Amino acid sequence: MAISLFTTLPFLSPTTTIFTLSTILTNSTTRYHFSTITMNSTTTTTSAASSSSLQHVPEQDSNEMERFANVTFQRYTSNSTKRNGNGTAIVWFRNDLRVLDNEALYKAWLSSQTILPVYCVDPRLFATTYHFGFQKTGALRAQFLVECLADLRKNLMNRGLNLLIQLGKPEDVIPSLAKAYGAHTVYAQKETCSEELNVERSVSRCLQQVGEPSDESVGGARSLNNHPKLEFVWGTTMYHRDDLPFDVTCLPDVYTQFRKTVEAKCAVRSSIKLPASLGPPAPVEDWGSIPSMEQLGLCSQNVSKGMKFVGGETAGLSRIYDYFWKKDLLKVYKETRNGMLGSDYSTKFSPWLASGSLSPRLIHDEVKRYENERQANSSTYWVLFELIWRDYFRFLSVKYGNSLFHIGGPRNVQRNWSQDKKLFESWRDGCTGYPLIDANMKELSTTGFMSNRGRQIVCSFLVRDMGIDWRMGAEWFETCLLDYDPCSNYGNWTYGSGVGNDPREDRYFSVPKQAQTYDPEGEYVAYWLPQLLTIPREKRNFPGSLYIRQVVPLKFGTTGRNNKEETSLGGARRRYDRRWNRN
Ligand SMILES: Cc1cc2nc3c(=O)[nH]c(=O)nc-3n(C[C@H](O)[C@H](O)[C@H](O)COP(=O)(O)OP(=O)(O)OC[C@H]3O[C@@H](n4cnc5c(N)ncnc54)[C@H](O)[C@@H]3O)c2cc1C
Ligand SMILES: Nc1ncnc2c1ncn2[C@@H]1O[C@H](COP(=O)(O)OP(=O)(O)OP(=O)(O)O)[C@@H](O)[C@H]1O
Repeated sequence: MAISLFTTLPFLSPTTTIFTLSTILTNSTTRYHFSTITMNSTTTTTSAASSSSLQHVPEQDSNEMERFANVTFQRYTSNSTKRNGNGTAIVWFRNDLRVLDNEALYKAWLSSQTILPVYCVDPRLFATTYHFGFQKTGALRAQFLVECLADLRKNLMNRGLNLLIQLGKPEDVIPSLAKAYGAHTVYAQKETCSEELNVERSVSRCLQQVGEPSDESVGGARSLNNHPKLEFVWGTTMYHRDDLPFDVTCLPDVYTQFRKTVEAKCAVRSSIKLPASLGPPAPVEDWGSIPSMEQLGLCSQNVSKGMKFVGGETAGLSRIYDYFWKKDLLKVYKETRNGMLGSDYSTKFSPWLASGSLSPRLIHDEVKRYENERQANSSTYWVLFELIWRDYFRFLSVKYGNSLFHIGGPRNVQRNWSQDKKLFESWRDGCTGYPLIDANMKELSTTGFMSNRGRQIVCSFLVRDMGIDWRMGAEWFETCLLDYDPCSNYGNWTYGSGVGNDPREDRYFSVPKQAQTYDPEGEYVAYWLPQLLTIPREKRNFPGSLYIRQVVPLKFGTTGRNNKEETSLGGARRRYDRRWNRN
């Protein structure tokens, strides 16, 4: 899809900058191009059986969402802290697009008299992925982001602030704003992967150029006094980095060790309660508009089937309300979490967590409240168990740096990988001839979401049955996923491809076995591949010549039942499956 010029939004006069993609993106990193890569927006079916089955997540209308969210806003608000700062502080919003439990916002409020909240629409996020030239942010995630920004602005306005939205690189935007408004500090959430760390370094460097010239000269050049400080806060994980019982560079390599140690030795902090009023805002003439898809260089993609996630903190809080309190699903999460169809088998918190519209600590607080007010059982614990996986991948990215993205992974495993374009495209487009793979891939490109079960199966199929370079899969997920997060995505891909730091290498997911266990009636595959609806239920996952040709044989046999090779390898395969199941 062609990326058009970035059109200019009405900027503030002191910092007005006109950007075009060609000026901003001077160093394209694309090394490999597929001629036919597009978001697969035409894969949705128009059959009567499926076209009416769009499900909003959360399912409430906007008034109801507002009501639910307001209750939560009130619960996590406190007016007991006294503000004692001076001047202006900037909050540079990144992947923390929320008001509740936002430490950067809280610190900015405490340390200032006025706050300038800013979001920079960084054009690099709308360029291409590193190796294979896919869109870095697909249309569905971009739409979700746009919704998050609109909602953040609304929630900030409800607290007496606003959100300044600027198109441009943070290292260009933030220092010039700091200068124009005489800000003493810029607060932002700390990130951990190199793309984000490079931006942090650039912002820091450029902020040092802002300030009053001093009388001293350094190396012949005049130095600057009082340049604005850049202060980062840690906010991405449930367990705070500073509370870990080990230095993050000594993180245990095996998840279970990590989990047991943190569970035994540290506590999750309560979420931070902000005051009801955070104003006044800095005096801004024009706060800028929420970018349109065209301004982002993308074509809108409508979700016509499956789940349509609504972006923003209000929607995220409503989903907590819906899943925990209204439908009371938290108490059965452990039994349902391996599902694939519909919205209720798992929490669906991930898109809001990835954008920072929900804080993991707030979810933790709500789980604890549920345990006190309703019941505590293995399901209520299991949501926290899964959130610890998320923490683990985040901390791993600190320990292992860029090796998380390298083909050999953190352990630098040497293996021959194929980059066969045709095979990859059949996987990407959901045309492999295996209904379970194809249905999952169609769900991903149509909605931006895929269940955890589905992700594990399609990952195993790509790397084990097709032998394809796992980074191609990871980059395609990077394009499509609403919940894309570099640590969880690349962490899970390295893990599933046997190049992760966990020493167990061979995680094979047998497609027939998975189909029998998790979609025995073929409901999931028939939902996404309606041509299978006419086939008897038990055959939908094994349709033979009634479906398209299989592009590769399976490593351990192609049928679900009565397969000799499978039977003989069943024990080994069950072990592989168990390892992946993790419970
Ligand atoms: C190949 C692959 C790629 C993935 N890429 C991402 C990604 O980019 N972003 C992302 O958030 N998750 C990713 N996951 C993890 C997981 O699939 C999703 O977090 C989960 O499916 C989201 O649905 P949910 O919110 O309903 O999860 P639930 O089952 O309700 O779990 C609750 C929360 O726990 C966390 N969680 C659960 N499982 C994992 C896991 N394996 N790793 C990390 N966190 C987990 C998520 O934050 C999730 O929202 C990936 C998994 C695989 C196998
Ligand atoms: N947020 C992110 N999302 C996706 N990919 C990321 C992110 N942050 C870093 N990366 C990836 O990290 C890698 C960094 O590039 P590269 O491996 O060339 O750097 P490097 O570690 O300096 O290389 P080397 O040290 O081997 O010379 C790229 O693959 C890049 O896409």
